[in-house]
Amino acid sequence: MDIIFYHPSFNNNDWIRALRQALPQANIRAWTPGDNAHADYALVWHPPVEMLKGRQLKAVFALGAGVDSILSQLHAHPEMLPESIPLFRLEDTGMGLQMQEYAVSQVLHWFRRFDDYQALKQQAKWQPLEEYEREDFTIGVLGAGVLGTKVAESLRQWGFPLRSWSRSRKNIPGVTSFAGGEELPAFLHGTRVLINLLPNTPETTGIINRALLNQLADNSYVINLARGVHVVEGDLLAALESGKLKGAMLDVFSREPLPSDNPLWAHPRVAMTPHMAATTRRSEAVAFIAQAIQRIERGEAVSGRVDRARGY
Ligand SMILES: NC(=O)C1=CN([C@@H]2O[C@H](COP(=O)(O)OP(=O)(O)OC[C@H]3O[C@@H](n4cnc5c(N)ncnc54)[C@H](O)[C@@H]3O)[C@@H](O)[C@H]2O)C=CC1
Ligand SMILES: O=C(O)C(=O)CO
Repeated sequence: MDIIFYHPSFNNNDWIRALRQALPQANIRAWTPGDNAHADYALVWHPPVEMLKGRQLKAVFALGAGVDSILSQLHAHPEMLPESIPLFRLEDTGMGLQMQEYAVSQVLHWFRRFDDYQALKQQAKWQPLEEYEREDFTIGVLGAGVLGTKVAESLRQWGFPLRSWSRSRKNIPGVTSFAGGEELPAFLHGTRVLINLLPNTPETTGIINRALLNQLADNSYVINLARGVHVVEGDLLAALESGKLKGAMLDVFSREPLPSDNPLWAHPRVAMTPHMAATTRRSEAVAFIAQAIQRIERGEAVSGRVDRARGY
């Protein structure tokens, strides 16, 4: 079995060593331009078109959870990967825990008013503030998939009212499920902290816009952990100015790195991280991919297949 590997920034040697340990029967190599030799499987992130084009692969594995970039590449170059070749993505592989850490720490930061205390500290003011009530701190998770479910579950132990929004109804204990466009207004009504973990698809691009933000509770908060294009930045800034939003924590941006003249940098109530909410963890990802390849070789079903028509 031949496997080719391409990632623009990972350390190839470390990955190939780990893959060889997990799949000792396979010939695994880093793909370089001009390599047209046989391959059964390709493991990729932002692959050049020529790497995949014309190959008779058994499957392609994306080395991340979100497949919007490879799907937009496929849209522009359908010859790169025929629909008959399955494309898989990473499911959790350590990203769930990282998303939990991120979301829980930020929700607690706002709930305990550390943002307000930081502002008071800058004015050298000693001033205990009124405490927030848990029941006024409803948390809504947009996207109740692998990562959204993990995040909702981690917030349960803190006693906040929890709800999720997804395409189909979910059954996550302690989390009220809202499904489909017709239930989005009910999901937003009363939501105080909105956490976005939707995939980027034609249906979800720009979803966090003025109309959506206006339906949240006053003095609410947004955490964007998914993709920058989900948020209409001008509408977010306007909602911060109007008082509809009290704060935003953003990990992803429509342009990355975020240009230095973007007003989000200077906004006192916007906190940011450079797309690091959850990174691909080598050992978990290699274990996931190795198990999936073994299952494919045995003719068994494998989860994580991307539905190219649906866009995720
Ligand atoms: N900031 C970061 O470091 C990272 C960001 N991500 C982002 O997180 C996203 C989510 O990842 P997973 O949870 O693994 O995806 P997933 O595919 O397991 O979950 C997607 C969820 O969104 C819902 N959804 C999709 N389209 C919808 C629509 N039109 N209406 C209502 N609900 C809809 C689905 O029903 C599902 O519940 C990824 O696509 C990626 O963009 C992932 C990893 C790291
Ligand atoms: O896996 C993903 O989709 C990512 O965004 C990794 O940062």
